Amino acid sequence: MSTSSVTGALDAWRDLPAVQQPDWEDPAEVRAAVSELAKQPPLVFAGECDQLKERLAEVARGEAFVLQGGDCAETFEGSNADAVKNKLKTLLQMAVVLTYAASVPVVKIGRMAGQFAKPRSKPTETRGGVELPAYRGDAVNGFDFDAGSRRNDPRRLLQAYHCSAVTLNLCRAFTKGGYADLRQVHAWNQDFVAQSPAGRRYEQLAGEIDRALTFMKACGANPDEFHGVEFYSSHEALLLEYERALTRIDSLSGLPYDVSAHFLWIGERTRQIDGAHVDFLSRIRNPIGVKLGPTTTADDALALIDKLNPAGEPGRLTFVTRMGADKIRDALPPLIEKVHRSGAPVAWICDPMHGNTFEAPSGHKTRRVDDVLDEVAGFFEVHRSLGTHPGGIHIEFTGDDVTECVGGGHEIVEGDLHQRYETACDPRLNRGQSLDLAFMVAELYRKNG
Ligand SMILES: O=C[C@H](O)[C@H](O)COP(=O)(O)O
Ligand SMILES: C=C(OP(=O)(O)O)C(=O)O
Repeated sequence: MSTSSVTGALDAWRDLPAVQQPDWEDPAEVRAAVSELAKQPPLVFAGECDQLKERLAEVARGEAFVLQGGDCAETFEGSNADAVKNKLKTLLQMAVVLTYAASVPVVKIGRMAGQFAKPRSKPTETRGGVELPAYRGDAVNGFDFDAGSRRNDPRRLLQAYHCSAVTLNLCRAFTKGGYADLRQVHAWNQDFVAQSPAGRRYEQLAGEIDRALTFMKACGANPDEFHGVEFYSSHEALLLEYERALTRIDSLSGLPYDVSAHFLWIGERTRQIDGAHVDFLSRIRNPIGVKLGPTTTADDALALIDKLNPAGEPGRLTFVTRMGADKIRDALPPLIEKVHRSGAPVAWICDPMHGNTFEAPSGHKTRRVDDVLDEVAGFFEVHRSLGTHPGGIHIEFTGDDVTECVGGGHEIVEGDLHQRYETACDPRLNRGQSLDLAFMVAELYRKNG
């Protein structure tokens, strides 16, 4: 295909139904923002996306495990060094637990550096008789409940790009510049060890890692090999104008890559087979994911494979299942069985968050840590019974001590939710709850092997 026909095909989504797109008031403002975005440098490079694809191919073959996580909705205000460091620290601690306790290579993907747009159940929100557009993420409008803030403003797309650049720069510096060095396992935990059972459990494991590193050094291994880690960015490819403006033709291969993140996924609300999101993502060469909820049929999954990975390229397609703890044991097996029989190289990862949200009497959206753990346990059980590979987890978490999900080591109860409820959209696991989850996953993984 010539470059001009590749570029032309990238716009085919414009003729298809595109759900969950903001109603922008002024098309001229959108054109101006998009043309500015199109001039910005790439956030990621095609070669990095290909490298992630190789890692995900290892996951699909059962040789590695994905840890994907971060905020439900990143905010512009949260794009600062402390918040990014806290999230990364938690991700690194979880990854260390998994790598060491489950003895599996862990592919680390942040829901970071681009997760600024949200699909919503309702287009508007009503408070005290006042109805305003729903908050759709900082890339679209403001969280504050007033008409000015809730106005969809296309200039925010540019701000989302710049905040993504800042965040990714910090992530690259933290993960390559020494902070993620395995010899820092204790340092990541210093502020946490005294405060929480998960922190103390982690400290023991860090001690074992220290001894293993000392042993390896004594054997002549080069400890500098553990100086940095591979880290990849991801977000939901929801706002198609944004994703299209950041899609470029790679000069080496002549192929289109969406350079807004290494990995993009299609949400449960936007995975219509003839819809704009599936069409657009079918045309970029990044590794991609699709969220699959409990109503997905095995034929839906096969149709998505046909459309998104017709050539059966390893590592190209990941299914992120989000069934709900009460449904996963019934809903997942038929999908895996049929996909497995088709021979398609799919990586399966479990999002135990989005099928388990409910509203507490106080009005806070929350999740029970027990439901999260149970969905992950169900995911492992199903894979074990079918002889397939449980390829990873996808979670919403933060590095701070928020009170958004109930249960876990500190036994947060519904009455505590108001204390530190800071999410801009859905409830996230806090650091202790995330570490508890990592320890449980490591145990399940060991049993599975
Ligand atoms: O994160 C996922 C969705 O955006 C979120 O669950 C939608 O929430 P809502 O039902 O409050 O709109
Ligand atoms: C909206 C999300 O999830 P889902 O598409 O699975 O509902 C999300 O992960 O932010």
